[in-house]
Amino acid sequence: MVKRDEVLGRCVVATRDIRSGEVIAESLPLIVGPKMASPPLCLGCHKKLALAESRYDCSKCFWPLCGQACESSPLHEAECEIFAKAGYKPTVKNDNSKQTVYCPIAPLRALLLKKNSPERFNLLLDFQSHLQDHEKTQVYQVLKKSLVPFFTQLLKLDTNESEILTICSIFDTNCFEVRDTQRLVNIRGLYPTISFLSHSCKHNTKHCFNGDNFRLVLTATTPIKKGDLVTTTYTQTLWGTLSRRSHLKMAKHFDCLCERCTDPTEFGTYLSAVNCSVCGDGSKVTSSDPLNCEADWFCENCGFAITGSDMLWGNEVLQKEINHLNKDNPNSLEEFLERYAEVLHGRNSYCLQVKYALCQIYGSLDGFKFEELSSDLIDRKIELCKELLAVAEVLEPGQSWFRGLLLYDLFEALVAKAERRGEDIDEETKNYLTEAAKIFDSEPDMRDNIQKKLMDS
Ligand SMILES: C[S@@+](CC[C@H](N)C(=O)[O-])C[C@H]1O[C@@H](n2cnc3c(N)ncnc32)[C@H](O)[C@@H]1O
Repeated sequence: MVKRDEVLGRCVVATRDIRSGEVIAESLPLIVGPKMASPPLCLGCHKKLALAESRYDCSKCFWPLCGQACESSPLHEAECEIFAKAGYKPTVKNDNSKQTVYCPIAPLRALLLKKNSPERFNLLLDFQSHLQDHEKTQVYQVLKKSLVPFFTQLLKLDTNESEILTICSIFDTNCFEVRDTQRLVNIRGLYPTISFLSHSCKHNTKHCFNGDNFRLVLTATTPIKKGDLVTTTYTQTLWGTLSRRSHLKMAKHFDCLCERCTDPTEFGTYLSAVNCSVCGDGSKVTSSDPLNCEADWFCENCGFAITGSDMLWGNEVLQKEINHLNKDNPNSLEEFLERYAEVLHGRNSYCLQVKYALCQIYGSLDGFKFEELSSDLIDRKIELCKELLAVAEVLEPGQSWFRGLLLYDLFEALVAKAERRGEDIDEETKNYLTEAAKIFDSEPDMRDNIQKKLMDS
């Protein structure tokens, strides 16, 4: 049920008790389209295009498509006519880079609803926009100067600056990132009702996208009681409180006051905390007021203080360093962990991000597949999975994708270890796979893969 709350705006509340793993809702999108900047993709089926290898441009509007069949795709037809009529020819480069030439597509699809489907257009305009906040940003200044004249003067659409910017703001506030392993490119989608889900840093749902029409399936990850908020996350679970809150403020224009953000220990994970350099025994330095980014941080044992601004600065330095690490090279990631072993405890957000990156390399990346790994590195992968799982149990408990992926990874690593030793896998290992299979039951790609493994095990 959609409710109105003073702080959250519209939000979704459970009208009955919901079981963990239960599908709560399914919905087709009101609109889908490329993100503001996107690698080349087909405007008909939204599959990624490798233009350097082969290129097909629409015979009417010249936008690259995957073939003639997509020229008449219902998603592309209306915009195709507009571009063709205006005589506009897009410049889409053959490389794989994210290109801003795709920026007008999703807003144009929204504007075209005004004539083609007024009820859907009204539904769209009903979403919260945060237009005043967005207008202060540089991106919106650019949109004012480029997108507005593109629509009004070049495409000669019956619209105006305020309507165009409102639509862009609605997209930025409410869109889901539509991730799709088949299409290999992420696009964005606006979903009636489901886009009203509020954010929580300990959310209780997961979602996936099924089929060619981008149907969103929303599933409970933990039991949700009648009257509880149904929540999703607009940020990253492994980020610390400062990073999550500043991202939410910048991108979604609100101050998160959830239980996790208010707790300096983040439910005992100490994800944002650092080790006390004075005690040197693993005592933790935590924020005196996590809802205030300027508040001082103190050691829980000796009271040693770090100013809020020093913590912010330190976090920025660490984030920059992580961004520059070569994510295909485990040595550089392992070196990061060694370099900061004294300052950052093992569950610190930055360590966990690096550990997750390592987890994705060992056993998966070319050159680091299980058959190519030493026994020590297989053990390392097992250790990383277990450490990350312990955090997932607290921050994304129940049937979350995060737990599912880690359980599946752990299963694979334990199988590799058993095979290396010429042993059979034990019950505990099989249980990891059974649990992962339960979690991925509503996600077709992973489900089929795991079901096959279950049959073989
Ligand atoms: C995707 S929309 C959700 C629907 C929106 N509440 C509405 O009324 O249209 C996201 C916006 O909802 C509000 N919101 C969502 N979760 C929130 C939270 N935990 N605390 C405060 N505001 C929240 C913020 O204004 C945010 O930009």
